[in-house]
Amino acid sequence: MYMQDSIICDCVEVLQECIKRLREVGIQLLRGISKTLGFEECYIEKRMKLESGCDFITPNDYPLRPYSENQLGQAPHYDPGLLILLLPGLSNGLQLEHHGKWINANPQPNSIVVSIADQIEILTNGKYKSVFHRVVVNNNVRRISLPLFIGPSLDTMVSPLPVCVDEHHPLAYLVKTYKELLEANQYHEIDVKSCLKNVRV
Ligand SMILES: O=C(O)CCC(=O)C(=O)O
Ligand SMILES: [Fe+2]
Repeated sequence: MYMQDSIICDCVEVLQECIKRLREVGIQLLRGISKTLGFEECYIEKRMKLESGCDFITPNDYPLRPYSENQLGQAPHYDPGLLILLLPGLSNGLQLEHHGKWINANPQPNSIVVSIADQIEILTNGKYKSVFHRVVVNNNVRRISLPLFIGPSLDTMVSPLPVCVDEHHPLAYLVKTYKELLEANQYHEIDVKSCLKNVRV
C-alpha cells in the first residue's frame, strides 16, 4: 500500500513538473507569435489573460486494436485553445492534414509536438490555421500521449485582432468568450472540443 502511494506521489510530481515546463515552452512560442504579428512579445499573454488562463491536460491511452489499415484512435478534429504542446509517447500515429492528404507527424524521440489551435486562428483572422489532425493506432504498440492545451482565461473575448483585418482579409470569425466557445456542445458544459465551426462568419 505504502509503495503504491509513494509511486502515485512521484507520478503526480513528475506530471506537475512536466506540465510546468511544457507551459513555459508554450509561453515562449506565443511570445514569438506576438512578435511575428508586429507586437511586443507579451502582447498575446496580456490580451488573453494567460496569468489566469484555462489550460487542460487530457492524457490519451490508445489500447491495442485488431489490425486494420488506418484504424482511428481519434477521429479527425481541430483542438481548442491557443497552442497544444504534446508529448507524443513512443509510438507513431499522429497524422496532420496537408493539402487534403494525411501526413505522419513522426516526431523525433523525446521531442514535443506543437500545434496551432482554434483561438490563434481566430485571433489572427485565419492567418495562422488551427491544425486538422487525427490519430491512427495499430496492434503492436500501445500509444500513450499527453497533450497540454494552453488557453485564455474563460472570460476572455476571443476575436480577430484589428491588425489582421483589412479589405483583403474581412472579419472571418464571430466574437465570443472562451467559455462560450468551450460550452458550445450539446451539454452546454465546458468541454475540450473545437469551436471553429460555430464561429466562422
Ligand atoms: O495522441 C495524439 O497524438 C494526439 C491527441 C489529440 O489530438 C488530442 O488529444 O486532441
Ligand atoms: Fe487533438
